[in-house]
Amino acid sequence: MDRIRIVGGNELHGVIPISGAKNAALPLMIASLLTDDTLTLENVPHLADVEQLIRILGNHGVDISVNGRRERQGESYARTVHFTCRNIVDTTAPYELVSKMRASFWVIGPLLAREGKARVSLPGGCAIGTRPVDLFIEGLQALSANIEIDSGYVNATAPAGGLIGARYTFPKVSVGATHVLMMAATLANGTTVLGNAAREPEVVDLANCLNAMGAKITGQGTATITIEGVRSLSGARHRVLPDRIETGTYAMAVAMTGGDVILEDTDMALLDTALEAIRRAGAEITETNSGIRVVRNGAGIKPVDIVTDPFPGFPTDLQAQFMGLMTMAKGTSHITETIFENRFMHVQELARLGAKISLSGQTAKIEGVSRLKGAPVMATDLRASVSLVIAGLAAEGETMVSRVYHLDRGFERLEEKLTRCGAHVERVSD
Ligand SMILES: CC(=O)N[C@H]1[C@@H](OP(=O)(O)OP(=O)(O)OC[C@H]2O[C@@H](n3ccc(=O)[nH]c3=O)[C@H](O)[C@@H]2O)O[C@H](CO)[C@@H](O)[C@@H]1O
Ligand SMILES: C=C(OP(=O)(O)O)C(=O)O
Repeated sequence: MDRIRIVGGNELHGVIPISGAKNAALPLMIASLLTDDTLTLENVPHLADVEQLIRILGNHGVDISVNGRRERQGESYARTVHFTCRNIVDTTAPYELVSKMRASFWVIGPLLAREGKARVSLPGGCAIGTRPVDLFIEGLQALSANIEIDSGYVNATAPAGGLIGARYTFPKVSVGATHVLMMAATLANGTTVLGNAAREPEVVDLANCLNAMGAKITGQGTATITIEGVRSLSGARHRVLPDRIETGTYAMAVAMTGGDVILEDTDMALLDTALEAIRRAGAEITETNSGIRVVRNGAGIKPVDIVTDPFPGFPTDLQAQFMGLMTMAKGTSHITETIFENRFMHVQELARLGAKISLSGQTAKIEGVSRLKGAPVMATDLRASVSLVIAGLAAEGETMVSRVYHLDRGFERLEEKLTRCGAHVERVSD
């Protein structure tokens, strides 16, 4: 099993190309189930989750072709991928495929909308909380779907004439349930109004792509999304938006090690709150023609308190990385996690590097230390693993991160991107 070996202590200098967002690419790929035409997605990142979803979509009858020559984009290789689902050949998404990744459950929306039925295994994904699917079920029931749960599967059927538009207000903000209800409602009879919808940029990206396919969606990016059902959707060409979590992660890495890096092909507006927290920690962040410049020279890291929240709040997917940064702050900081009840598994691993962190309920208290020291650590989930990489970059000596398959779910060519900026990071295969 691969491990990542880091020898810490180097500043980062150079350019890091930011990939297309995993969390946008996944729902966009799933949207290809809604049409018998070709959906072409540009800037698709090469990640384990994308490959897994390709297998899942193939099982439903989606024909997928990747541009033979990868489009060269700065130092990265963004892929253009064509998805064509002439016919849905299977409306079951089996446990063996769905259990590996939470987002694969989302096929339930398009399958139900287009075929009138779906049998989808309850999902897996990062073990960061219980992650139920009650909001998906409640929302689809509001669109008149009939739903039963049996032997670990959700069996859903639409009424004879198809799903029926309705007004549904989420009792709590859910990115995935917003994606699914938006997709399902595009082909429903009548108008659907979703209240307390997620406002994440990836929701907006999906809505924009669906509109390019002929859907009638308004209000994306606000808490109220209105979807006027249409009879059918066509193909489209759409570019996956930049990965704001990858952007924030590398910005925090530079803030941690010191240095001067341009994050290319990304957009500050996608992560205002997180960038503001990094600025308060002492880094300079400015917009350039090609992306975002992050600089930290000399001055130490300042302690900053943060609370995770749905967009536009501080993203939970950057919480672990920010904690990595705060381990070396000059003072005490507090990080409160409000989205997932079990997203502090990186705490004990960061402690192995010498971090001083204590937990009280959903709040972590981090007492900054003047030095971290490399050690063997274990990745426990996707973002937790990259927080260990960030801490390892600033630690003295060698940090060996095991279970890097978590990292490969969401960070494209991480070793290469960091090495080009002067870090000592390599993949070791046993
Ligand atoms: C592939 C993808 O895009 N994953 C992201 C997505 O996950 P995901 O879409 O799974 O996250 P949600 O926004 O749905 O989850 C938010 C909270 O709502 C709860 N909930 C959700 C659905 C439901 O039916 N019932 C329920 O109680 C969850 O357990 C969690 O506590 O948004 C999260 C929150 O920004 C991110 O951390 C994930 O990286
Ligand atoms: C939690 C994440 O992914 P998933 O929802 O697929 O588990 C993530 O991207 O940080």
